[in-house]
Amino acid sequence: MLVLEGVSRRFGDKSAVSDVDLRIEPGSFVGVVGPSGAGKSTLLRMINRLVEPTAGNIRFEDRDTTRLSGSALRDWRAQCAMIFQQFNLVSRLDVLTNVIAGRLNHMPLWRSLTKSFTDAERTMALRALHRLGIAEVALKRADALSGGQQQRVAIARALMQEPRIILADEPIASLDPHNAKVVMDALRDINRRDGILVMCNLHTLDTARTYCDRIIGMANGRVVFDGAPAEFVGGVIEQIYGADGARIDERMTSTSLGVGGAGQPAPMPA
Ligand SMILES: Nc1ncnc2c1ncn2[C@@H]1O[C@H](COP(=O)(O)OP(=O)(O)OP(=O)(O)O)[C@@H](O)[C@H]1O
Repeated sequence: MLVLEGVSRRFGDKSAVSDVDLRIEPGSFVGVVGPSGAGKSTLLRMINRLVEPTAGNIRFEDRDTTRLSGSALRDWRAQCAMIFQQFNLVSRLDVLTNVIAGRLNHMPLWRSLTKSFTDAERTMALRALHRLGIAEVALKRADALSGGQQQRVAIARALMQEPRIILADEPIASLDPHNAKVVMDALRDINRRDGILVMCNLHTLDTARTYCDRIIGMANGRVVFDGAPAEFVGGVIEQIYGADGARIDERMTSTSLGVGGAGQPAPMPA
C-alpha cells in the first residue's frame, strides 16, 4: 500500500500541492488528471523524491519514504521507476545501453562508466525490448527512433529497475494517437501481468477512463475527485477543469481514435 498523508509542496508563496491524503492499493492503475498547473507532476515527483514535500509523509509498505537518505533513498528511487513525457533517453547512445542504464543502481560505478555490462544484463535488456515489441532496434541510436519507440525504450529501461511502482508523467503527451495507444497498452500489460502499481498523469480523459481503474482529479493543488472511471463524467469534469471542462476536445489526442478499427472517439459526457 502506498499512503500519502497531508502531503504538500510549496514553491515560495505558491502552493503547488496542498494537503493530499491518498491510499493506493498495490497493483492499481491510477490516472491523475487536471488542468495545467494543478500539481500533477509535483505530486508524482514527490513520491520518488525528485521533489521534496514541504509537509506530510509518504509511506510504502509502512516505510516512511520521506525520511530516506543515501543508499536507502537510491533503492527507493529504483523501486519507483519514472517515465517522462520527453522520454529522457541519452540520444547519442544505442537503445540497448539506454535500457541497461535502468540497472545502474545495481552495478558498481566503474562498470557503468566503462559500459562493462554482463551477458545477463544484456539478455535482460533484450528481453525487456522484446516484451515491448522493439527488440529489432536494440543497436540503433536512441535519437534514430520515433517518439513512440523512444517511449517504449524508456518503459523497457524502467522494467530493468524491477520496480514496484511506475510513475508516468504524461507519457503520451508527445505522441500521436496510435503511439499513445501502443504505450498505454504496454503500461496496462505491465500493470496486469507483473502487478506493478502504475500511476500516470494524463491530459486525455478518455485515456484515463479506458486504462485506469481509479482516477484522481486535481485542481489548484488539491484532490477534488477520487473515484472510478464510470463516475468521472459531466459535472465532475467541470469541477476540475472549470468552464474549460465543457470545451475540452477529447478527440485531439484520444487513444481510441481509429487505431486498428478501435472505433470512434469517446463522446464528451454531457
Ligand atoms: N520548480 C518549481 N518552481 C516553482 N514553481 C513550480 C515548480 N514546479 C512546479 N511549480 C508550480 O507548481 C504548480 C504545479 O505545477 P505542476 O507542474 O505540478 O502542475 P501540473 O498539473 O503537472 O501541470 P502540467 O499539466 O502543465 O504539467 C504550478 O503553478 C507550477 O508553476
